[in-house]
Amino acid sequence: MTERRVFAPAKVNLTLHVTGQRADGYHLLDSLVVFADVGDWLDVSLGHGLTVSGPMAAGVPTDGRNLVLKAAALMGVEARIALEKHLPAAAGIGGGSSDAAAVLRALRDLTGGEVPGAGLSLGADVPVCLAGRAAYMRGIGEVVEPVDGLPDLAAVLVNPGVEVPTGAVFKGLARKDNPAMTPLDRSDLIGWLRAQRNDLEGPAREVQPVISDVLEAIEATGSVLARMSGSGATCFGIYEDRAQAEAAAQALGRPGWWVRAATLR
Ligand SMILES: C[C@](O)(CO)[C@H](O)COP(=O)(O)OP(=O)(O)OC[C@H]1O[C@@H](n2ccc(N)nc2=O)[C@H](O)[C@@H]1O
Ligand SMILES: Nc1ncnc2c1ncn2[C@@H]1O[C@H](COP(=O)(O)OP(=O)(O)OP(=O)(O)O)[C@@H](O)[C@H]1O
Repeated sequence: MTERRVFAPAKVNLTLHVTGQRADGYHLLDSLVVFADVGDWLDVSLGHGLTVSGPMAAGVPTDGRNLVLKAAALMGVEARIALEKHLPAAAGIGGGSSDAAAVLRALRDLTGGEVPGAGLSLGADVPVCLAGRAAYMRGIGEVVEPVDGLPDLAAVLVNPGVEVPTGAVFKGLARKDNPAMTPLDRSDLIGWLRAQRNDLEGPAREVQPVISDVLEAIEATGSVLARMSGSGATCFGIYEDRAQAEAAAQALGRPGWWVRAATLR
């Protein structure tokens, strides 16, 4: 087999605490990250050329700006990639980062090569996406520590169709030195999550006020928790079970909104 078909799941920051800032401007993070059963699909082989198709392909670069080609360059090879986009871009769920990580995994497999620096040079979210499983993400994203024993979470993902540039949201942070997460309480995961934060939610709402509408709409469907992922604008709701998440996804349909029921793990 000289071709690999790989899945690039949406990344969800269940928590995202900003605890400091380095001299180079990058922020120190303390985040619990999980992955959804919703994502992009890629066919990867050694060769040349990129095609982008699928329901969310509009506006995604098909040249060297695409992170999947940057990922191949990082591995020191040329790749032939067919990318099927299902995730919105610049949405806080790591679409580009997860695509890049999927290519790194496929090329590692096809070439036997190592991934330099776990892909951090491609983006702060790439190392955790390369791990591809529930993990704490710390440092600026380079410290990834797998977390075992979390239950599957029934969820909806909701993006209101507006792009949010990550850099602008970090710039809007009033405080850089916020408290870290408290120790994970697996016996009361939802209660624990409610007591944690996404520190980027405030500045992201300033950039895109519609995020507040999304969170209110999710809360109105009876979610046990509603939060924003990453730097937004995608928000998630957690539900008692998958049937409730599916019903919520139905209820949350609005023109221009991207809504998916998902299992997070
Ligand atoms: C917000 C998160 O999605 C949380 O998972 C990530 O930290 C961002 O990951 P990403 O999109 O891969 O980010 P990058 O492409 O590396 O960085 C985009 C911009 O976000 C800011 N940035 C990013 C990561 C970080 N730890 N501190 C930062 O200040 C920088 O201004 C940077 O120029
Ligand atoms: N494979 C890709 N898929 C989507 N966008 C890409 C890709 N490669 C490069 N881009 C560019 O990167 C920009 C950011 O999109 P991307 O989906 O990577 O953000 P994101 O990772 O969701 O952001 P966040 O870090 O907040 O989760 C887009 O505006 C797009 O132009």
